Amino acid sequence: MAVQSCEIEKELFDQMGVKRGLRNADFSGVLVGLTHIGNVVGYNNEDGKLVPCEGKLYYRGIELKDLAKGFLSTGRHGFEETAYLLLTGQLPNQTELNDFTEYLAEQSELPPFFSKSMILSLRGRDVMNMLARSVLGLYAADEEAEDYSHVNIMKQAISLIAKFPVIVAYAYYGMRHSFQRKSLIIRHPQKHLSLAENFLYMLKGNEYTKLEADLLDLSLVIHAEHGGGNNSTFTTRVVSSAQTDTYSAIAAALGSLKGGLHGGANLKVIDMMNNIKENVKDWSDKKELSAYLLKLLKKEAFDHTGKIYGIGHAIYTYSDPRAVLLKEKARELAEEKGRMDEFNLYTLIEELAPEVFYSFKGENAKIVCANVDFYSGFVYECIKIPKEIYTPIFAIARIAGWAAHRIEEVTFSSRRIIRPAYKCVIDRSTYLPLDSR
Ligand SMILES: CC(=O)SCCNC(=O)CCNC(=O)[C@H](O)C(C)(C)COP(=O)(O)OP(=O)(O)OC[C@H]1O[C@@H](n2cnc3c(N)ncnc32)[C@H](O)[C@@H]1OP(=O)(O)O
Ligand SMILES: O=C([O-])CC(=O)C(=O)O
Repeated sequence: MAVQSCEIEKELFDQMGVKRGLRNADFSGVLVGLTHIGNVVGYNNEDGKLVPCEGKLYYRGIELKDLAKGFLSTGRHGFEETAYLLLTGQLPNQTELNDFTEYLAEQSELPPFFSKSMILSLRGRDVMNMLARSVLGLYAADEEAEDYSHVNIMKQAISLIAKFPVIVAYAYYGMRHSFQRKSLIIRHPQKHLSLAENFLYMLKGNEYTKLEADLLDLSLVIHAEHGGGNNSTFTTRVVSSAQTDTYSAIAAALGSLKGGLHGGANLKVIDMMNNIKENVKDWSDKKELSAYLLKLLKKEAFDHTGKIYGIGHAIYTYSDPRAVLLKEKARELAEEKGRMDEFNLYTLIEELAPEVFYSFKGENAKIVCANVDFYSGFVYECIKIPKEIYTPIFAIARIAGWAAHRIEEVTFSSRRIIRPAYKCVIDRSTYLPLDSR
């Protein structure tokens, strides 16, 4: 009965002019806000017409690939300066960067009672869920949780950026301990390490290479921000617009990011690829692969949702610049780790999926390409990161963007509570007393 009462004919949405998913007919998003933080470009506007183009991403006006080139070319890690840029609007100079990094390291310490209660009592089977509950738990440890001044919101933001890697590492080990009966390993973060190095250290001790740490850092940078409209950032903005606390807004964003169509897609891609590897005999046979991809679209294989995970994007068309950057690194890693067969399978699927998608959906289908989640799981797999924390790594990065958007949402002078409209399309009915139903 409940399911039947949900059905609303698709045509009604068109008749009533509803922008499903807040998307216009030309695939652009409905304009609901202005921001200074991130800019996601998948189309050029030529005389009022949207023309698909190679994807570009800008953080505070700086193109992501230039930002990445800047720190990669000097061999330093870039996540800390990226977080500073997103939060403040400016790249830090050396002194500011040192101070910020030092402050982040100080803030990574978890309240002692909290570490214990989280690991030993917060029994969980999903690290994203444990992270969200931990964030709500941190509210209790913050005496200023309800102080909505800008300085305090910034303090809470930096504290969460610093604590996320620690919580994720501890939650992962707590989960293994509770459900897989494996040893509980707690390593304290080291003040001299970058955030990416620290995360690897807490996971694997000193058993990580420079290349692995560099790649994780790059991955954090490219996942850090994606404009105001992505599902989790918009969630942050919606919840923040109601004038609630930082912990509530960030816990809500985590719930959104966990979803298989958003950040959870990196996990879905790995499961889908394992399914393809098991069911496609010849990984280089384009015909056999295309036939299997069609089965996915027809809901006849894998999770029967009709989705090819890691493909398609709300804004990008010809390319997602983050996937382009990650693919380059994935190739280097695959060569180093002797996994070129798998890498070639990924690239072939990246090439074939759009063709199969257009043949299935028809000529007017949206242009699709591999998105950031397509290669990220493969990269993490190559650097031996457990799959339970693929999506949490996304959160460790995106907390920087969420925090910047929360600050913007509670600050700009013409702000209003976000409250769109839903039209009720059910006929009126009369109340029946219990004994006449
Ligand atoms: C960090 C990130 O969040 S990146 C995205 C990660 N998510 C994924 O990889 C999941 C697979 N991809 C998708 O589901 C979609 O492309 C999304 C959710 C990313 C974007 O979806 P939308 O913007 O709603 O769809 P969009 O309007 O772009 O697509 C139009 C149609 O193509 C379908 N479509 C788009 N991508 C895919 C896909 N990968 N597989 C199957 N169908 C798809 C949509 O379901 C929609 O079908 P409909 O018209 O019959 O309802
Ligand atoms: O922008 C989106 O809709 C999803 C996305 O790629 C992200 O949040 O990184």
